Amino acid sequence: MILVDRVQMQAIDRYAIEVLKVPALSLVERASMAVLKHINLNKFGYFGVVVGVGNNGADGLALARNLLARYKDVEIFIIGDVEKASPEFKLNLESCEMLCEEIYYVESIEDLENMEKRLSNVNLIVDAIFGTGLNRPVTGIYATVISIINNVMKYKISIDIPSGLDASTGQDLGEVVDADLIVTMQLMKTGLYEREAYKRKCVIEDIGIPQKAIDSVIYGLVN
Ligand SMILES: NC(=O)C1=CN([C@@H]2O[C@H](COP(=O)(O)OP(=O)(O)OC[C@H]3O[C@@H](n4cnc5c(N)ncnc54)[C@H](OP(=O)(O)O)[C@@H]3O)[C@@H](O)[C@H]2O)[C@H](O)CC1
Ligand SMILES: [K+]
Repeated sequence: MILVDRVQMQAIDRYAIEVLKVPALSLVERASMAVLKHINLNKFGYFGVVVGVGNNGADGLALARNLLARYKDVEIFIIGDVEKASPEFKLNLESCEMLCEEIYYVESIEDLENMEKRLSNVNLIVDAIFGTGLNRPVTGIYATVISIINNVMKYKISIDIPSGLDASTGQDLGEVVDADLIVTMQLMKTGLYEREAYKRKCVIEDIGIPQKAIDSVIYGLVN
């Protein structure tokens, strides 16, 4: 099994997008569908989707959109400055705004209290706060959000990496989402593999990143 750290995964993503011209939006869409296939839609019908403003969040919004497309009940919680968000995030947010009335920006204590109340009523929480972009300890409102997610005791799916976990070292960078299932994109991450507790909850899903991108970064094969 190929293992990559977060720097290698980011380099592979970049190579796929910038050199091999794979549209980032298609990777995000494939990621969202890769998570959707692991949700029993006969069992789960009311979702809390908690997103950061990077591409992990874009994956989460694309998943929210695909759930809304099936008339599932979805509440979306956004943490961070949307101005900083990627084009893929903004495109998916635009569509979610057309399909969903329950989009909440989490900034204040009241927003956190509202999120906690609403998450206590859903039956599945999607963790799309941080993925391979987590690069420093989780503090402030992000730490509070993750502890709320863990405290409401719902079935939790983490997209790519449980938010709060260092994808390279497996170190907890503060609060870590206690995911029931982790759907990691394309390749197993060293930080997941080295922690048995995470490894056994992990599935790896192909999202269409060309093997050439992987080979170019892992083996330095550039032709
Ligand atoms: N890159 C691709 O083509 C694909 C990526 N996929 C998904 O995207 C994530 C990686 O996305 P990225 O935008 O690089 O980063 P994250 O979404 O993981 O993180 C968002 C930003 O959060 C900031 N950050 C980092 N640590 C902290 C922290 N402790 N507190 C607050 N904010 C933090 C950081 O930005 P800064 O500018 O603040 O440094 C991050 O950029 C990957 O995991 C996949 O889920 C697609 O799946 C496939 C295509
Ligand atoms: K995540």
